Amino acid sequence: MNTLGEDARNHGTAVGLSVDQITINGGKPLRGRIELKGAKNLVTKAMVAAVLGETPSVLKDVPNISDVRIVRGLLEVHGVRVVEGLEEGELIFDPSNVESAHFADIDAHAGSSRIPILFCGPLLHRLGEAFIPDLGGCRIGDRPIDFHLEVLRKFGAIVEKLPSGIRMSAPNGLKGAKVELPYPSVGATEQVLLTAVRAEGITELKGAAIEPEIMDLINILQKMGAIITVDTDRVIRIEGVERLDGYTHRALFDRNEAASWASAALATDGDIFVGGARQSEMLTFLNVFRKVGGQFEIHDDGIRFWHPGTPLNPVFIETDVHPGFMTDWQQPLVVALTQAHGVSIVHETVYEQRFGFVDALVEMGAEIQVHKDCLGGQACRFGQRNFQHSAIISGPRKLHGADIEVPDLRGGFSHLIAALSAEGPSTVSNVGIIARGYENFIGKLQQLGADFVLEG
Ligand SMILES: CC(=O)N[C@H]1[C@@H](OP(=O)(O)OP(=O)(O)OC[C@H]2O[C@@H](n3ccc(=O)[nH]c3=O)[C@H](O)[C@@H]2O)O[C@H](CO)[C@@H](O)[C@@H]1O
Ligand SMILES: C=C(OP(=O)(O)O)C(=O)O
Repeated sequence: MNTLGEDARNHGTAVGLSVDQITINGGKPLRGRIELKGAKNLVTKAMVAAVLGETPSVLKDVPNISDVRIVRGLLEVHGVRVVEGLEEGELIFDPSNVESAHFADIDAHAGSSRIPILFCGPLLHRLGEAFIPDLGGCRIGDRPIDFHLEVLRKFGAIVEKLPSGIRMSAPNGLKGAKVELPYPSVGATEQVLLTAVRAEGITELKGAAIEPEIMDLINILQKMGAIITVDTDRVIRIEGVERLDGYTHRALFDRNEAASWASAALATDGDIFVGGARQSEMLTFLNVFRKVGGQFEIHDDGIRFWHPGTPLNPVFIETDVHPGFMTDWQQPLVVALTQAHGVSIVHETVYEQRFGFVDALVEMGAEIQVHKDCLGGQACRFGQRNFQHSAIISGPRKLHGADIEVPDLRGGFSHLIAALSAEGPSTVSNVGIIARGYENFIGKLQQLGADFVLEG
């Protein structure tokens, strides 16, 4: 297992980031325009979907982030030829050699992403077997895969847990199934979709997640030849088909990156135009942003976010599955809430341990207490289980520079924002982890006028 530092360096290096730490002279508003590419949480799944096609697929707006690099490596190990297209950010996947690939090397390619588990359905269809190494992803809770394994068993897969990972086989092929998820898990919903599209017969999924990235994956699968119906009550029906072809698709924009830069504009008294952001996938975020006092303007080619110049308001936020307030938006926004006049509450109901990042903010002068009770709203799955999953943020508190270490992807971005809004210099280490999900974040900070130096 990598140490956090090695992990961070590996992510950074994978996308050409040769530094591990950044010293920021805070207190300067971020101003300017940046451009988004496709969503990390869609692009990586779209890449897996390419394995299901009999012909090549073309994906546009693929960001240069380390999670994409990891999935590209996995595809190559499985015999998918991946080449860059003519347009910047375009990748072409040719899956015609999947059957003849030898994937002894797979463990080395697992990296620290959660995507390997989604290869199960496509590989079982094509090869009758799959091997899944240990998964990575952000350390923000236990992150079990019980729903995934249960779903695969329902389709007829035989699941064997080995010390090195999970081996699966489907000697009799995969058959459509009736599935009900205990919680609308994004990954488990994608698992059902990627398995059911080529399973024999009809699959009915109840309790599905309906995040925009899932809807875009459904768009892709439909382009490939799948038959998928989405009802309004979290029920998805899939009629299995015998053959799928490749797709050509421009990935949905990264709404999590958009929300992160919006929070950066608010926390630094700045004004950022986020090119490529769209209103409809961000409705819930925009409502909260407005309640805090943030200003925004919707344009055809993006959304402009800026600080109002007057005091920010405290808010109550409960993170939730879509269409609720996305958990990945919480960490960057908390930094802006340290500057609101009054007491804000954030109740995290999706992950049990997503407040590790606040220790650094407290060291920088923020007043934040974390509690194990479900504060402010409804009781959630974590209320009785001693997890510190609610936060009380009292503001405004002046942040001052400090030496801080990035704990995870969104926590890392929130640390960058804190350093940018603090008075005096801060050194933020392990910044490579941020490259898991933010393309060229150093270049974007430069474009927005941030004052920093990079260190090796
Ligand atoms: C690569 C990707 O798309 N990551 C996103 C995806 O993660 P991911 O797909 O891993 O998240 P899930 O929606 O599956 O997880 C939500 C909750 O369900 C629980 N759970 C999940 C699966 C399972 O088998 N058993 C189980 O108990 C998890 O521990 C968590 O408490 O959705 C999350 C929720 O919107 C986002 O924060 C992540 O950015
Ligand atoms: C939790 C996240 O990602 P992952 O599921 O890839 O760890 C995230 O994007 O904030």
